[in-house]
Amino acid sequence: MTEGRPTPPRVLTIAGSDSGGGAGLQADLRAMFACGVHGMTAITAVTVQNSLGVEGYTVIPPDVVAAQIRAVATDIGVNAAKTGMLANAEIITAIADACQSVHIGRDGSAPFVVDPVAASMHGDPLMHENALDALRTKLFPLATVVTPNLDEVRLLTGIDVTSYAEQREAARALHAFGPQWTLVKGGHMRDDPRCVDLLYDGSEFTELAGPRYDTKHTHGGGDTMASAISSALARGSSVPDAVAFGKRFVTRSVAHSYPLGAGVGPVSPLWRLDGPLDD
Ligand SMILES: Nc1ncnc2c1ncn2[C@@H]1O[C@H](COP(=O)(O)OP(=O)(O)O)[C@@H](O)[C@H]1O
Ligand SMILES: Cc1ncc(COP(=O)(O)OP(=O)(O)O)c(N)n1
Repeated sequence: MTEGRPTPPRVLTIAGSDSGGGAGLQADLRAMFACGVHGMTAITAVTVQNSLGVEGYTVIPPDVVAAQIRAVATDIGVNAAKTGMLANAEIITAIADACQSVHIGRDGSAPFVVDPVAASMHGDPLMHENALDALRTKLFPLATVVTPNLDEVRLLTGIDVTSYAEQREAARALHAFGPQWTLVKGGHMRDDPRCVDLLYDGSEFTELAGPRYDTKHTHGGGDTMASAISSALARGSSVPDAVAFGKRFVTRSVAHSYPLGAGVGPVSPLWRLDGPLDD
């Protein structure tokens, strides 16, 4: 019997399911696979969703979400973790407790990327309003890096970002909630051809720019980016290197997005695996 190949880095996504396969844990696993890590899931909610939007969702009981985290961490091990749709405050509290008990997040533990998903790109809510405070007080202090888009920035800080100066103001405000690093994504500043995301560690700002593609098919872009960052962290990159990789990765994934259904299609990380099916 062969012992097989060495175990790859392992990354846990704590997220919801997208039945259309474009975002959520389906996008996370696809990106992780393309980044050469083993992806694992703690499912928080099951959405009824397609390219036209989210018709509804049902949540997983908080103790079951926590049990999934503990099960994979205590046996398989977690080199980095990320969050996506978390649905409500009770689930967030259970996740924060479980992550601390298995050493995910913050000083000396596995890196933890908190993507505070609040709504789908169609504007359908993916989070109860009681979740905002739990995100700020329970999860952000555990985060290695938080990765809000501009809608999430507005909900979390009240700041409506329309300029680079306001993007900096928002990064400072988010940093005050306790994450080690803050990445304010700029994809929603549609007039900005440089598509600048801003990284902040509490003292220095770093701008990450990339071309803006003229496409509506960007479903799952945030999930793909956070998964690429988590994968790079699991593979040993520093936070600035992992975020720079995540930016390059998502930019190419947007460039390779495709139409699906009658609405918005997904970004695709599978450009990394392009080629014929031989054997
Ligand atoms: N049309 C686009 N072309 C290239 N990059 C994009 C485009 N739209 C978004 N991005 C990039 O994709 C990433 C996620 O985008 P953003 O829209 O800000 O967050 P979210 O997908 O969470 O709503 C960011 O790096 C952003 O700059
Ligand atoms: C289950 C689930 N999780 C997350 C999302 C958000 O996806 P999307 O609307 O495409 O936004 P980003 O991935 O770009 O942040 C979802 N729709 N469903």
